[in-house]
Amino acid sequence: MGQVFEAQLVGTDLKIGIVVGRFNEFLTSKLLGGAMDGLKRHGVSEEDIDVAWVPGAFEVPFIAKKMAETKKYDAIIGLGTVIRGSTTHYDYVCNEAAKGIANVGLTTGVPVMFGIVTTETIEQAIERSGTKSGNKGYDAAVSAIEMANLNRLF
Ligand SMILES: Nc1c(NC[C@H](O)[C@H](O)[C@H](O)CO)[nH]c(=O)[nH]c1=O
Ligand SMILES: CC(=O)[C@@H](O)COP(=O)(O)O
Repeated sequence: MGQVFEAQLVGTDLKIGIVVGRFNEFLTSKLLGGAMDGLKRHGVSEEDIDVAWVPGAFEVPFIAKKMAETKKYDAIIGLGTVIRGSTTHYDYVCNEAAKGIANVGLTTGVPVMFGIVTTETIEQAIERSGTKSGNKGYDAAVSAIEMANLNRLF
């Protein structure tokens, strides 16, 4: 077997950017709280975490790209909550957020986490924002630390 690349979940010398959508703020603020908790519990200093609020999930990739281009961040976390309504709007917002976030990571070389909760119902969103199904912001924070450290190995 050749080399095995695996990163530690240690965030002591990492600088992290977070982009969070204000749409459904009562839930995205919980995702942000979960992300901050996940970063700090793994050693990231509060002063090494920058947060940018954008109108909604659709705008997350735009500011994530701006942040990535500064080359100041080891990883970026995109947070948002998209809940299906009665029109096709949901699909456009989700698709662009997912595609955009993936694209920012691939084009800038800075890992960008997909911490966007996409649900059919408000109950499903609440469950993933710090209640019975955990907190997707926390999960994205742990993934950001892993990817930031893994990225340094290449
Ligand atoms: N419906 C949701 C949106 N919609 C707003 C868009 O994200 C965007 O801000 C607007 O279309 C202006 O470009 N955003 C969410 O984050 N969650 C939603 O459920
Ligand atoms: C996900 C959304 O964009 C949603 O809030 C919009 O709802 P609707 O499709 O009822 O306009």
